[in-house]
Amino acid sequence: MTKILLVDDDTTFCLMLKTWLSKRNFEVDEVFSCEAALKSLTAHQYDVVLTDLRLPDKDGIFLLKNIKATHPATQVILMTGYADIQTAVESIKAGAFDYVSKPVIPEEILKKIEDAVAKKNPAIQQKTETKEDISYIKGTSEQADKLYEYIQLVAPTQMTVLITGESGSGKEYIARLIHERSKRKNGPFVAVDCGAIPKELAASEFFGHIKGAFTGAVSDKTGYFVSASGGTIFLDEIGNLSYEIQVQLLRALEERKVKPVGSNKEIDFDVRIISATNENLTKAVAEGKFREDLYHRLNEFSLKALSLRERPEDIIVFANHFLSKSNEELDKNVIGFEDKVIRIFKKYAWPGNLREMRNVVKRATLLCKTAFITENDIPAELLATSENTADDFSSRREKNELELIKEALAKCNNNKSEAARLLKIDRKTLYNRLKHYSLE
Ligand SMILES: Nc1ncnc2c1ncn2[C@@H]1O[C@H](COP(=O)(O)OP(=O)(O)OP(=O)(O)O)[C@@H](O)[C@H]1O
Repeated sequence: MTKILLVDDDTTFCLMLKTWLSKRNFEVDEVFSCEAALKSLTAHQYDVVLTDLRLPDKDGIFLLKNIKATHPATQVILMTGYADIQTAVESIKAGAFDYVSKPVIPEEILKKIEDAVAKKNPAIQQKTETKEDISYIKGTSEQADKLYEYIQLVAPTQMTVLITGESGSGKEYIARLIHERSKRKNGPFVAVDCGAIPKELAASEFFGHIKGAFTGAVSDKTGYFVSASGGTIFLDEIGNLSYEIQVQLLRALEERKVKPVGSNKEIDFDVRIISATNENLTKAVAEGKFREDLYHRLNEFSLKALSLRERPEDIIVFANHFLSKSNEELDKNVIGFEDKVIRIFKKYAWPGNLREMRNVVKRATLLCKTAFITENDIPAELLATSENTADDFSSRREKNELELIKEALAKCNNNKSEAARLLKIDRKTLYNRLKHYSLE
């Protein structure tokens, strides 16, 4: 069923259009502000967003750009008064599918929605099929709101950003979102895994080389910095760079020039640097393993990607997101998770964070034979460390309690009133516990 988000502060109009579209088999959610729309978009996937150009908090163009950056496959149709037609035309340039003028004629809007659904942008579809869909899900926890606010603040600047956080917590996703929200968004985003580059090749990979510079250099090579010119370079696992490369990197960043290996010519580059680490870089600095000057150069602004343990409220949001992606990728139709599975998800520590959850949900979607994912569909280690941890605690508590009761009874020559006093519980509770442990 086509899912539509309707954004307009005219509540009567919303209700009227929602009823009209629902009768035609569309699933419609309505919200009355840009902020509420962004919230809904983090929790649900919409095929089409229908938004008024004038909203009480922000304008529809702001919302449009936001949607295009985070949910590129969602089509946006703007609704606008006559005087706004010029802006509406501009909105098409910003990626809107179409616009309709107000007062809206339902048949007209129906036609546009059908066209929008039929024509889901082929270029974008190709992108989502070949690469992983990088639609950034924000989450609804307070911590996620704060992180998102920082991302939005720093994105339009030229500041370098250092993202810290556990493995799989979304550091690269944050970097991509910063890039997409910056003036460099039309330039390249080059992601470099610093841990995967052999030490001997690092200079050539970063700065390029000329033909014949060393054995195996059979042709000129452009390095990452020049390739990323006009855009953003994402240096992942920055703590893995050798000391020599750190020195060369610092010089390159200060001079905004690189010299390819074997060449005398310097090449200018214009790149914003975002780096990430899941190590304690300040410790590496204190131990002399990471240059302090480079650390400060890369850390004009720092962000911490949240582990799943720090945002338990977001667990359901992400689980549903990965479920809908897995349904799409595997051509399945699983509706959701059994309550027990959600409880297990909430108790589990998720050491691999979002990446681990994505994999767990995808596997479960594949295995699932019913409408809802059950505990049989999820890996044993989740069950072992979540439910059983709780069971462990309760069985240990019971064992201790039983020992204490036996000890108290022995001390009081089986006098239950005295034993209860000793245990600081009332007599009735002691009788209940004795019954529970079959000691009567
Ligand atoms: N905000 C997000 N919205 C939706 N999915 C996300 C988000 N962040 C991360 N993911 C999912 O988690 C996976 C891992 O994220 P990412 O590669 O950004 O983590 P990372 O912290 O850079 O990992 P590593 O420490 O291994 O480099 C992504 O491929 C994606 O599937």
